[in-house]
Amino acid sequence: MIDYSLYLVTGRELLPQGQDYFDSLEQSLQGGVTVVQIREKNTDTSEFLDIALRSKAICDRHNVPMIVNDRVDIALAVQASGVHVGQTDMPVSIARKLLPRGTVIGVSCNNIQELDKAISDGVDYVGIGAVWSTTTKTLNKPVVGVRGVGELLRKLDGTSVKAVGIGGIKLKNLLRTLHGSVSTTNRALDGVAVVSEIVASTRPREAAAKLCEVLSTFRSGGSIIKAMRTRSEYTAGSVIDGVIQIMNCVRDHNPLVHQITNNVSIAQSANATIALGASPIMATTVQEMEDISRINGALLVNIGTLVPTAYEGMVVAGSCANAQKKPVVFDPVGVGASHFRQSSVNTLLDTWQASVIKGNAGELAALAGSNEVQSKGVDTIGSGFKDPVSFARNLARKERCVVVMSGKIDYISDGTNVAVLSNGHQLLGQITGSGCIAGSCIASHCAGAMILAQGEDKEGKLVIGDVFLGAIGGILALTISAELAALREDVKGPGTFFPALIDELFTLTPRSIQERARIQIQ
Ligand SMILES: Cc1ncc(COP(=O)(O)OP(=O)(O)O)c(N)n1
Ligand SMILES: Cc1nc(C(=O)O)sc1CCOP(=O)(O)O
Repeated sequence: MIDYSLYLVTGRELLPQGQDYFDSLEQSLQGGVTVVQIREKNTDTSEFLDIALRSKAICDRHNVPMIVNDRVDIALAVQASGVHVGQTDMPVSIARKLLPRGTVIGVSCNNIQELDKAISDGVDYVGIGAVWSTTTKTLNKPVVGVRGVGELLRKLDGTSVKAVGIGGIKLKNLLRTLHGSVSTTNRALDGVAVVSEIVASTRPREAAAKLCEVLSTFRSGGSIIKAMRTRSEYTAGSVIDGVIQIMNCVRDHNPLVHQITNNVSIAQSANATIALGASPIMATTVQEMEDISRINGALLVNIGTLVPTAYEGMVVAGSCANAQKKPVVFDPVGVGASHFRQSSVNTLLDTWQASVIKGNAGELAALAGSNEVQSKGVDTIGSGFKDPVSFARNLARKERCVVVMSGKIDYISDGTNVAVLSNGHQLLGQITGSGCIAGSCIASHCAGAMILAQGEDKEGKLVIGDVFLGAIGGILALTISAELAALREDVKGPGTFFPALIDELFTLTPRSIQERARIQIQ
């Protein structure tokens, strides 16, 4: 049985100057590579044979199986453990006839049709790619993306076919790749295949060892829960205590909350952030994203008025936040309204890992590809999902993050628990940008949650801090402040409600949260 965890595909043309190929292979195996594929695209048969024979001897010493790319004849000649064929190489049925019983056959797959065929051809494993873009090879098919890999993996349920992801997999995106590439039925990749991250390294042993470390953290605690959460279970009481702790932390530490948001509600969002005790920075230009990511406490991305320059900033800002395990709150405003928004949202979610996705029922239905709830522009039509609790929980599992479904009742899930919150006031729906303000409140509280978690173990985590509590805290702060504002005598309607709301956010007390929070954990 082959262990596909860390699958090295060789590429001699990528070796650093002065690095010997066989020495690099030896070091990679010492670092923990579990299977090797010899890939020679421009080598004569006799040289390929020689390289394969010598590589096989090295792999044998480490008891690691060796697979040959494309060439069934070479695989036969060196008694390789397997052969990997592409879509235009020798058909699986012929290779199977030529190779000794027990020889493994792997096939490259980029889409559902190729995967269906590979399964019916009886392959042992599939190489799904390209997961990310890569410079190692010119791609002639679209990048699959981590979420696309997750969808393909569902097809493997009930089969014994193994799967590895390939293409652009690096140390910096490995945890994201593993979490993102999980099907809704919880089928994960059996391993990752890499070329440049190991071969182009001057220290292949260390490169392989670091990849192994991430793989084993994912294996030992790779559930979405462990990747995000700091506590094992929640009650309404523990949530309220946690929310109050975060609220106080925001006020004490004044974290910078970077917001790339829409220009309808930019001032309202910034004012709400300040009222909570955080500090907004509304920068959109791509050139400053990296610098800001070093100092901010959380990032909010809101696509309400998506323009190309801000979009470029969103792509980079999210990746920088991920690299530092900082919370990323994503508000896919009106995602169902246009193909442009839909494809932008897909690209963003394939590029970085959101920590919290917030939307109304119509937006989240569009994101999940569900027809159960429709939307008109940025608003939901009708009364929402029949089973909102299950919907929020399943979407959180699929996207590997906390999901906030806003509405008269707010549903917040981390993929296991669902917090059902029934605070709020109708006046919130009568001012522009209340959804965007909710995003700012969530991001401010996630920044607070991250500060509280400083010093805790970051290993295997996609994000630092309890973003489930951060999301609940943001929603409770806004909805309870709205209730308090609406009670005031000076509030006569939407015009007077908004300044009162900002005042109530500013003066919100732990006691108001304790007394007013209407929360159930399911
Ligand atoms: C594990 C794995 N997956 C995919 C490929 C790509 O193979 P192929 O489509 O045959 O393309 P080339 O490698 O020949 O360029 C692979 N080699 N390994
Ligand atoms: C050999 C190969 N096949 C791919 C596919 O999509 O089928 S991508 C790829 C190259 C992967 O190299 P790197 O790890 O350096 O990105």
